[in-house]
Parts: sequence; structure tokens; C-alpha cells
Amino acid sequence: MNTFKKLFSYAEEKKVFIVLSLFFSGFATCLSFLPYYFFWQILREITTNSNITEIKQISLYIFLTTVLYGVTYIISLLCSHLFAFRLETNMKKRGLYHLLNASFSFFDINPSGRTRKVIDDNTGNTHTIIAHILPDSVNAVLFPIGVLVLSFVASWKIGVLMSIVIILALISFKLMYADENMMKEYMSALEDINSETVEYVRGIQVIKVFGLTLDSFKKLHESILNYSRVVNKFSQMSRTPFVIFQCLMMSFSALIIIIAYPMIVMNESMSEIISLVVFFMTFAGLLNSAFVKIMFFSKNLTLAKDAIDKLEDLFEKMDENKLVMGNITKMENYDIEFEKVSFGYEKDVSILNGFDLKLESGKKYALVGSSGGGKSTIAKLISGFYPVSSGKLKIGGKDIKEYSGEALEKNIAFVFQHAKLFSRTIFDNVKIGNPEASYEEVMRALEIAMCNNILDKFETREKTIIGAEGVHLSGGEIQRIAIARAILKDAPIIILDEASAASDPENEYEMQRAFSNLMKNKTVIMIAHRLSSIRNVDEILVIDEGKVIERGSHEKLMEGNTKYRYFRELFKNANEWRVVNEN
Ligand SMILES: Nc1ncnc2c1ncn2[C@@H]1O[C@H](COP(=O)(O)OP(=O)(O)OP(=O)(O)O)[C@@H](O)[C@H]1O
Repeated sequence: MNTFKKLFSYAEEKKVFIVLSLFFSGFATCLSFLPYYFFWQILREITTNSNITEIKQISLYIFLTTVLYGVTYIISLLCSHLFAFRLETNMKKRGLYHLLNASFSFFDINPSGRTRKVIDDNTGNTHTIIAHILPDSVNAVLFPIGVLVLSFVASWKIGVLMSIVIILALISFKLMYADENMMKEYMSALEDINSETVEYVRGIQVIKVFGLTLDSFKKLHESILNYSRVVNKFSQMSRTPFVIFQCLMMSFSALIIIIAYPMIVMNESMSEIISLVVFFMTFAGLLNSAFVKIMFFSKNLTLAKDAIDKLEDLFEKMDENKLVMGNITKMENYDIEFEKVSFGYEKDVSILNGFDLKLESGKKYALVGSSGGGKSTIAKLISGFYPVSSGKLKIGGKDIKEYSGEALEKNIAFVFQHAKLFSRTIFDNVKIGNPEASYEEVMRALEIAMCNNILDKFETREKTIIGAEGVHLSGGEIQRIAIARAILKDAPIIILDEASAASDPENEYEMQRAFSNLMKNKTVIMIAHRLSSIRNVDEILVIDEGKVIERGSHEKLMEGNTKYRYFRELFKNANEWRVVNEN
């Protein structure tokens, strides 16, 4: 019931519809007995007086009560659908709200496609239980009760027989679904096999290139074996009660012999016997369908519970690591200062420990160092992706926490290693940098970012839709469009995380020019592996194990036995090695 409480809380304003739906469903169930009652009366009339006027009259009652039942049931479904669609909409809205307010760290860890899928799939999974199963469950519960009452009204013997059948069916039914953990285990095995299959298909290129077999793709193999084991266990567990349940339902009509035979032997009224037999037999299929509805209810309730748990778990994750924001909107200057900052992504693993660093407004810095040293982490902290664990991170002399979210967004532009472009026109992709910008300003940004030769490739130029048929952009070209976007944003602090990694030698020259245009008069923090691209910066900082171990100009760091010089030589050797091998 907790699941329903949670579900209903998403659409409090339309709760009245679900109450109405349950009421009409109950009312419809009661009405559904009337046609059967009148049917029994017709049988009695046919087998006794055969009064045609009376039969016509009762037939009319059957017709009217059936129509009334149909209308009431439709009203019930209409109400449940109104509630279910509002619930789905509100859940999606809540998802959107959390997405818009999610911490940056959330997007750092969670792929956007998966997040969308969790929200879309799980909100969808709540539809069946609310729109169909919930109103039907009222029917499923009331129907066997009504059948019992009507049976006792018809004959106490039929009533007793019906009671025995219903009790036995309920026991076997309960045994089938007794183990809630079994259901959970089944759902989790199903989810595992689904996600592992998706992972396998996504990596199909690697699998083909390396000729991997399913066995070597261990996790998928294990998930298949696990699924098969769980399904087998579930089937074995449900086997006996399911067979009993099916036998009961299938042989239900035959049970009337227990009552009819002694009546025939005792020479009771033939018309009474026939009407009772036919009346009893009509309930056989109806009772079965009531139980099937209960079966669907259990399954869909587990699905809905799973869906709501997953959504709430996602919302919780979106709220983790959120930066506490202040309300200062203006930055006095763009000096950046780390004061004894400690930070770790996980509780016990510290990446920065008492880290100190000062970067001056308007200067260009390059962070270099061995992989995993903490360069990107420093950049992410400056951008406000994660809050620091202790110490202070200041921009313009004020703690980053004192600024509003908009102030950080407005003043910092981050160009990622793998820039993301949307399936819109090149123009629109750039305009995201400043939605207020004019046509000329966008075109100017494209020009400064050296994108003109990209536009020349397409007849539709800046109106070319990214991802449309025949539109293929190289990594370097995508990066230049992303730089145009950052140029248009015109933020005073620019962070470039391995931003030239995607460029090939052919467009590296253009990339470098695009970068220098972007960096003019800004505070720039550039993380670079290509050491050739960082010569024009004011200072180079060598980061190792979360510390600045060297800092200075290229010339200064090349003097003496520095780590930077060592990296340079490695880089030079690697390039020479590459050129020799390419020749
Ligand atoms: N989202 C994350 N969750 C947990 N640990 C992380 C996360 N991102 C980075 N790390 C860890 O933090 C450490 C520093 O990583 P960071 O990316 O800052 O290094 P880097 O110097 O930029 O490395 P590279 O040059 O290879 O990109 C690494 O040990 C890395 O495994």
C-alpha cells in the first residue's frame, strides 16, 4: 500500500479521479451480477411457465443492466486514465525539475541516455497498474464475493461448493506468489540480462574486431545463466499450486454433478435442476477471469514498486553533491584561489589534500602531469561541478559557495574533451552559448572559431542539421563548433579540458587559432596532453598526486632537471617514434 501512497503523492490534485474510478468499478461489479440474475430467472421461466411476455420483459432487463454495467465500467476507466496520465506527466515533470537542478557531478557520472531511459521507462511502467489494474482489482475482489452471495441465493448447496472452490483457488494462488523475494529476484535477474545485452550490443564493434564469443563476455554470460536459474526456480516453486489452480478452474463446470446427480436421483423438479446447472456453469469462466486479474495485480504492483523505487533513487542521486549556492551575482575579478582544499569523489579516497593554488585574473595557465594526477578534478572544482570537502575555493576573493548558480554559469565556460552537439542546426548549436545573440554575432563566433571551412562543406551552411543524412563532422570540427559556442558565451574564465585531443594534424592548426581567439583577454585554465599546444601560456603547472610540484614559464621549467622537461622529452621521443614509424 506504501507504493500506492507514493504514487498518489505525485498527483494529489487529481486524487478524486482515482477515488471515483474505484467507486464506479465497484458499482460496475455489483451491476455485472444483475444480467446473470435475470438470466437465471429467464431459465426458470423457460423451463416452467414459458410465458413469452415475462421472458421478453426479463430480456429487456438483461439488456438494460448490461448497458448500465458497460457505461459504469467505462466511466471507471475514464477516471483511472485521467489520473494515470496526470500521474505520468507529473512524474516526468518532477524528473525534469530534478534534472534541471541536478548537481554537475551527476552528469559527470551518469550517461544522459540512461537517465532519460530511467525516467521514461519507469513513469510508463506506472500506467498499467493505475489505469487498468487498480480499477480491475476492485472487480477481482468483489466478483468472487458476489458469486458466493448469488450462489447461496440460488441454492445453499451451490453456495457451499462455490465456497470450497474459491478457498482452494485462493490457497493455491497464494502459494504461487507467497515468496515476495522470489519476485524481486526475478525482476532483478530480468533487469541484469537486459542491461548486459544492451552493453554487449553497444560494444559489438570491439566484439567483432577481437572475435570475442559470448563466453568471453563474462557478465552477459553470467546474467543469462542467472536468469535461467531464477526462472527455473520460480517455475518449479509455482508448478504444484499452478496445476491445482488450473485443474480447479478447468474442472469447475463438472463439479455441478456433485449437486445435480443427487437431485436427479431424488426426482426433484427437472426445470429447477436445469436452470441451476446452466446458472452454475456460466460462472466458471467468470471466476477464472477474476483470478487472472488478481494475478496481473501482483505482477504489476511489483513493477510499479520497482519503478517508483528506481525513480526516487535517481532523484536522490541528482541531489547528491550539490553545491550550496549563495546569491552574489557579480564577480569583482577573476582570481582563483584554492586554500587548503581537500576533496575526494568517494568518502575514503582523497584526491586533493590541503591543496593550495593561486591563479591570477586574465592569465593563461596550463595544467600538465601524469594521468590521474588530479588536473581535471581541479578544473571541475573551479566550475562548481563538486563542492570541496574542506578548505576554501575562492573566485574574485569570495568563496565559490557565495555565488549564485547563474553567476558561475555566466562567468565560466568549460570546453570538454568530447564536446556535445545537439541534433539541431550548426547555428542553433552555437547560439546555445548566448540565446540573446544576434545572427551576426553567431556568424562572427563561427568565423573566429575557424569554422568557415566547415560551413563551406555543406550547401545549407550554418543551417545544416548535425547528425542529418550526409552530415559527418570529425572530432576536430565538432570541437571547433564547441569553441564557437564558448566564444559566443564570452565568459571571463575559460576551462579547456584536453580540448585539442580530438584534433588531427590537418585541423590542428585551425584548432590552435580557434583556441587563441577564444582565449584572448580571459583567465584560461588549459589541461593539455599535447605539450606542443601549451607554449603560449603564462604559466605551466605540473600536477602530480593532487599537488602542484612545479610551476613557471616554459623556458623556466625547461632549465634544470624538472619533471616538465622529462615530460617534454618523452613527448618529443614519442612524436619522433611516430614519424619514423609512419614513414
Ligand atoms: N567521477 C569520479 N569518480 C571517482 N573517481 C574519480 C572520478 N573522476 C576522477 N576520479 C579519480 O580521481 C583521480 C584524479 O583524476 P583526474 O581525472 O582529475 O586526473 P587527471 O590528472 O585529469 O588525469 P588524465 O590526465 O588521465 O585525465 C583519478 O584517480 C581518478 O580515477
